[in-house]
Amino acid sequence: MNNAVPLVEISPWFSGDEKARDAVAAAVDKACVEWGFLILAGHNIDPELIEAMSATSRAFFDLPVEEKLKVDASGSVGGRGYYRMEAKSLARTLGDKTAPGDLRESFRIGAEPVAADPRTTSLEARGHFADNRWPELPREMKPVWTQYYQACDRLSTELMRICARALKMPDDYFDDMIDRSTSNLVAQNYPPLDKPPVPGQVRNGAHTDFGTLTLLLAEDRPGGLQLKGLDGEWHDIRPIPGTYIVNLGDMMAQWTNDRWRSTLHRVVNPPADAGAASRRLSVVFFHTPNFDATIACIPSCVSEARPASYEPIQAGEHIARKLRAVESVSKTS
Ligand SMILES: O=C(O)CCC(=O)C(=O)O
Ligand SMILES: [Fe+2]
Repeated sequence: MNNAVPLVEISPWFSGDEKARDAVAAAVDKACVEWGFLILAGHNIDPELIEAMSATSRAFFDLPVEEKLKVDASGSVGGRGYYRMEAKSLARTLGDKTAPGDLRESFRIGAEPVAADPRTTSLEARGHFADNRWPELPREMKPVWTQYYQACDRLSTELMRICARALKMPDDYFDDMIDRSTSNLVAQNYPPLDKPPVPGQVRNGAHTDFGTLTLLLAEDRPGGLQLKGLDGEWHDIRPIPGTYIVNLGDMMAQWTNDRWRSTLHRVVNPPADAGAASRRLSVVFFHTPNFDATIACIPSCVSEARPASYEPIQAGEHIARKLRAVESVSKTS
């Protein structure tokens, strides 16, 4: 089955040829206007690192729940660690206050403070830069996740330069707003269903992402990702080996004054009889700007005919609001 969303090959961007770069930027612009999603090919992340990331994540979720709960995220600064099954409900971020918990468990890390850098240790920075909670097992978890996080952060910086060009701004327009990014890396395990879902319960409730852009690796299994198109229909989006699914978050919609879309998406349940084959792992990098970056509609996206639809907001405050909503399941149960 072909995906409706376009595949964009970005390797020409790395060649440095200006015409080739313009063509990549134009393809990104089109995908972002029409879908807010694209399939990213020609990225420069090492396939072995990707494989190691998937393997350590799977091995972590295979541990007994008591072992995983040793790094329970409840109460952690910045939401670091393990979230048990049904601990989160993404549909709550869009105001559905009673949506049931999602049928997934997850493990999450974020940006850590750097002793020599006050921008990561100041009082204001503390909720955004926090020590990660590393499990003892699997032993490779910390080195592999740390390396993968850094690789995704570098790739995202380059993607933001492509975005800047696509938006007719200088390539380095976003650079000083993302040079201390507060991104998150999350692995999610969607086990086969062991009981019927309660009404309204899905693997991952309909939501938009919060940050700039998201780099998603996922297994192609029954019970997968769908996005809501401009036609109002839900479209399946199937992972293609060697590529990333990239989607824009709310901040990009705000920066671009809704030229680009932060598209609603969800992960649906597998058919009841899908059995073990429906286990699905996803690894998601949520690229997020510096917490003190101001998200204000960028000049090329504002005109007399199209005045700014958003008040400027600090990135950190925007994310904090969303996280309070998504974690409310853990607080009430
Ligand atoms: O697991 C997936 O395929 C998507 C997950 C997702 O959209 C999210 O966690 O924000
Ligand atoms: Fe998402």
